[in-house]
Amino acid sequence: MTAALAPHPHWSAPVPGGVTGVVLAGGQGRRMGGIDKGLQTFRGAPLALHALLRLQRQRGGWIGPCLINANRHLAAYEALGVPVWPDVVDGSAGPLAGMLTGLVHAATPWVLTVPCDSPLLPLDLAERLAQAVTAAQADVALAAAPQDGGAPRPQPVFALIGAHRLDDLQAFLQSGGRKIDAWTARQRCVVVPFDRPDDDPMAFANINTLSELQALETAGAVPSPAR
Ligand SMILES: Nc1nc2c(ncn2[C@@H]2O[C@H](COP(=O)(O)OP(=O)(O)OP(=O)(O)O)[C@@H](O)[C@H]2O)c(=O)[nH]1
Ligand SMILES: [Mg+2]
Repeated sequence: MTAALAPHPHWSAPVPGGVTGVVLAGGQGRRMGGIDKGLQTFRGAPLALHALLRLQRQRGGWIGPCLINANRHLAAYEALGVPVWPDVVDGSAGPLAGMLTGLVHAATPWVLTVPCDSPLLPLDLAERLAQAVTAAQADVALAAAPQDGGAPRPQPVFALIGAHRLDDLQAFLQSGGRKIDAWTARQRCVVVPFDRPDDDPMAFANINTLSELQALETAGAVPSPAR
């Protein structure tokens, strides 16, 4: 966290129902040969639908409206039942462009972004990130998850972001900024580890290749418990 920053004058704590869920599906899927990753099937449904349903089922009712950020096959994404918005900035500017798009189109004071390629994301994500930003009066909370049995590492596309940071993110992108870490370093940001003994070790499993999709399909034959 950037301790030197004072709480933002327009800061207010997130409340249940006051967080827009944003599925980030605007990437190019290069490691999948350029196909539209969010529309690939996992357990019989598109990856983006898994992410959307897990947002809508978040414990505590934190998530109100949801939207999808996508840049291709917009009609296919619209069929999943929520508004779909392409990037508000040109040039495949990366996940921050999707986050900005979510902030621009959300009507709530907070947004929670998740990637389209983590279909087992935790059902207490919103609750734990909301508790963390509230305790710290922070503007951003990021999830961190253990990787390969090691210490938790930030998973910065799982982000709870205050809408009052929209202008700052827009300016960062306009000045050529692309790295999430570089932007969050300028925010009051808390990192929330998901490494409790009862946390699902597969919750942040991320699919970038077709072989990873196949492997998770096989390994995940038993659905992770709904919490
Ligand atoms: N809106 C938007 N989202 C993006 C962009 N690039 C990546 N993302 C999203 O950021 C998240 C993490 O990106 P990756 O896992 O690298 O996905 P990707 O870019 O489709 O895949 P690769 O091209 O293989 O890296 C995913 O949810 C992507 O949809 C972009 O230019 N715009
Ligand atoms: Mg990925």
